[in-house]
Amino acid sequence: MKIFSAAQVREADAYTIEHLPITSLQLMEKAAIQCTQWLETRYSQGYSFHIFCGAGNNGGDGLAITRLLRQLGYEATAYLLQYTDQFSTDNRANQAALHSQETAAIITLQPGDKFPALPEHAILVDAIFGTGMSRPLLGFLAETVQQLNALKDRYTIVSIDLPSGMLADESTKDLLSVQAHHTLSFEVYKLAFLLPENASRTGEVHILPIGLHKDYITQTPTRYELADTALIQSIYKPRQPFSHKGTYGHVLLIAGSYGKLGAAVLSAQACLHAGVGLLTVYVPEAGYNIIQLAAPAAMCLVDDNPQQSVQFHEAVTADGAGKYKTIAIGPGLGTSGDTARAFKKLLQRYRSPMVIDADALNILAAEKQLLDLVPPHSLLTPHPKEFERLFGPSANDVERLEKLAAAARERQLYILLKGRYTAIAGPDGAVYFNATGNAGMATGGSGDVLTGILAGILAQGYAPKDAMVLGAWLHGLAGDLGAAASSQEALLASDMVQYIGKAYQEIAGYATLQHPSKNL
Ligand SMILES: NC(=O)C1=CN([C@@H]2O[C@H](COP(=O)(O)OP(=O)(O)OC[C@H]3O[C@@H](n4cnc5c(N)ncnc54)[C@H](O)[C@@H]3O)[C@@H](O)[C@H]2O)[C@@H](O)CC1
Ligand SMILES: [K+]
Repeated sequence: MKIFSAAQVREADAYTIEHLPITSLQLMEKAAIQCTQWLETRYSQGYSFHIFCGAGNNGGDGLAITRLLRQLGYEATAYLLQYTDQFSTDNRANQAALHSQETAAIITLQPGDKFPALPEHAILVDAIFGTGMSRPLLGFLAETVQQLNALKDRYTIVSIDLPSGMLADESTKDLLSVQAHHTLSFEVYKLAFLLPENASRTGEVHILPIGLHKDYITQTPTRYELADTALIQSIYKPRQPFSHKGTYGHVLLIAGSYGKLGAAVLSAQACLHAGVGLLTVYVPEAGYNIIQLAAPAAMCLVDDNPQQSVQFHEAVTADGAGKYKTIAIGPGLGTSGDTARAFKKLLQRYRSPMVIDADALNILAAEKQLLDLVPPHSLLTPHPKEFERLFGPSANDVERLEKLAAAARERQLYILLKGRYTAIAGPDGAVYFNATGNAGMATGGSGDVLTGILAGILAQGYAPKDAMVLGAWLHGLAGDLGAAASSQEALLASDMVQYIGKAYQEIAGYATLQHPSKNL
């Protein structure tokens, strides 16, 4: 699912009006009908709706919603904010339509007016600004939004298209905006909905179709895309009947140190469940029994050092050629000087794409010139702090995404930035977001599972970008299925491993399980 900028959304509206037998006012009506239906299914007749409307088309939506709700028998009042007398054409048309229905339905709010008194079962609808928002909210507008936000613990706030004050595709981190419980947005996700900095502003996002022209949507290139089931199913390759274990690659996983061998176990198990042909796990001596018992399907190579691996480069021949289709390095590895030196030697020998995570990323961050040795098209999986250590700080989430795309392009790497909506960038600069996963996955070992999955998928012959997108989806879906079976609180990284199989079933379309990711 493509993510359009505010300018592209406006173009999509204009293209639709030009190429389909629909006027701008009719498109607004469709948007309002969708919102009204959503409100109607959610709230019974006992509720009254208080709809705060701006002077543009977002306000026009609000006025139309007021009229439609009243037609359904709800109590609904539009508060038209008088910060300007420049109303858009469709806004005026909807004022007239509402006036002709029943004049008392519109109340004008002027600067200095008292905020309306609200009954107990009130729903506040924010239709002040949408994609036309172009500058910070000031004066009367800022006061109105502050008053709405002050009521958010008592009343539900539903924003139309965007919480007013929020920009669709730029950071509004330090600016005032409505803090909605629900955002009803049209046709496509906006970048702003995927940014952690907006977590308290959008609430739950619901995308409602309004029939924008398919040609515009399919033909217009975008910088950002949200992975959906169609994309995942186009990436996924079922196993071939005449294949053998050699078909699915051999991974060398270098992970674990004394006290952190669980990381190696989780990664190894995830790699095996992800479908790798063969797995060799390289651990310090202390890990031998642990790996052999916890992952009997894997082979084990042991470092002479009892506690930390320091010679793993020797597992690869001096020219880097050999049996390993890919190497995954980092979970629980440790960052001692000897480990860092072995990592440098490994990078000098092995030139195929690797999966680099956790302590291996920390070693790169501490010795940045090592980044130049990372094989092109390798997969790096930092969380925001690791990303910052590697590529520097960012003033806001949008700047961080731009840094992510630039780093991937300049260094010819695939970088996966972990988060609620994990962002994945490749050398072409495009950014994919992953929507599967839940807060239960914010638990120790979750990242180790992802590393194992990514290595297991990459070794099977998927292109690095496909491995990243599929791997992130699979990891999140396994977490969602695990949480559905118990709870987010109780979810452990080992549960994610156990649900990789079911997640594959869903992707392959075998399962009958219902899951929210199906709606994407
Ligand atoms: N045909 C269409 O174009 C459709 C538009 N729709 C709605 O229309 C919205 C976009 O409408 P508009 O382009 O009229 O824009 P808005 O209604 O978001 O904003 C109206 C105008 O307010 C002014 N403004 C922006 N920020 C301001 C600020 N901080 N203080 C004071 N004034 C400010 C700008 O001049 C802006 O154009 C969408 O978000 C959506 O809700 C929907 O009805 C679907 C169809
Ligand atoms: K709004």
